[in-house]
Amino acid sequence: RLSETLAITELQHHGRSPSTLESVMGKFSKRDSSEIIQPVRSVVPIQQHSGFLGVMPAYLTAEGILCTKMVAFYQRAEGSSLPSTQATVLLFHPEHGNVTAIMDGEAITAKRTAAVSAISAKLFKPALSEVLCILGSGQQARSHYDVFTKLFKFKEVRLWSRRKEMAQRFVNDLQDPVTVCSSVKEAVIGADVIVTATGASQPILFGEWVKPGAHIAAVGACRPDWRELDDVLMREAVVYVDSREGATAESGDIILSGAEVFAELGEVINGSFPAQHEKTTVFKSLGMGIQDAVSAKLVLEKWNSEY
Ligand SMILES: NC(=O)c1ccc[n+]([C@@H]2O[C@H](COP(=O)([O-])OP(=O)(O)OC[C@H]3O[C@@H](n4cnc5c(N)ncnc54)[C@H](O)[C@@H]3O)[C@@H](O)[C@H]2O)c1
Ligand SMILES: O=C(O)[C@@H]1CCCCN1
Repeated sequence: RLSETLAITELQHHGRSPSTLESVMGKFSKRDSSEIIQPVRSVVPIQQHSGFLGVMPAYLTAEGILCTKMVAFYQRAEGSSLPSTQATVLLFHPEHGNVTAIMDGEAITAKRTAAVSAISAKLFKPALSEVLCILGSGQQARSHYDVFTKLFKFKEVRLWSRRKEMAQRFVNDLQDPVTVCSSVKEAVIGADVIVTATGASQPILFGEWVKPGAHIAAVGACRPDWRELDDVLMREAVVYVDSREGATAESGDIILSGAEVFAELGEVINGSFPAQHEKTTVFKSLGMGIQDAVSAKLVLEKWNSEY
């Protein structure tokens, strides 16, 4: 089992400058199958237990990475000792097809998702961004807190969680001050950057509360019938996604609101679509196999260089 520290250090570092994550997302958006092959994830819903199993293969030719992640996401009761997201990443030798590494995917999933959201914030947040708000207090909330406060300077950080004591517990582990809010409305009013990282399946964030020009990195609601954001926000904001095909297949916020997707993050990285940071922007993240692939390769390289 590879240590979480390896993933944290590498992915945070790579969130700072034009990164491997950024470059492969740019390549993905060119849809050149000689460069990248990454189908939409296959999902087996486990309705009976409020979960699903997803398989996320990717092949990156120039990077020499052949990879798949298998991820189970289960909606858990508050305080459950089991993580909601459990994952394993397999790396294969692209020439021979043999498995070269099997690694834990929980840390990779948490860190790469936050790193990608940080790229969205770098591109879309308002020029003057003083207040960060995080909704949720789980693994993704924590990885987003870590990366966002490391890469950007906020005057105030606010946190909301559906059970206030969970937010309090989150904050107690931190060195810097974070305001625990009693309601989503209280947390988001006036915020410049909002991260939604909850297991909600109904909207919790409403457009009427959002400051015009704010940037929302929306990480949860990854099933076609799950929501975190309401119709008003989805229709009024400029909506960016990680993958158009993924968003159209999996995002309840996009499918059910009928919102138009303006561009992929990769299309902005490539310069084919603008970053409209003066407008209210939503980055709807669903997660991509290529993100796991480059992250796993970083972890393996680090491991090989140290052991
Ligand atoms: N976009 C991506 O690439 C990506 C990757 C991994 C996880 N996710 C998604 O991120 C979300 C959070 O994942 P996590 O691993 O941090 O889970 P977690 O279980 O660690 O945390 C979930 C948080 O959501 C809160 N929550 C659960 N149900 C809620 C509800 N109905 N209303 C309000 N809050 C609720 C919990 O209180 C907790 O704070 C999930 O929706 C997961 O599917 C997205
Ligand atoms: O891209 C991922 O790894 C995640 C897993 C859980 C649900 C949403 N997407």
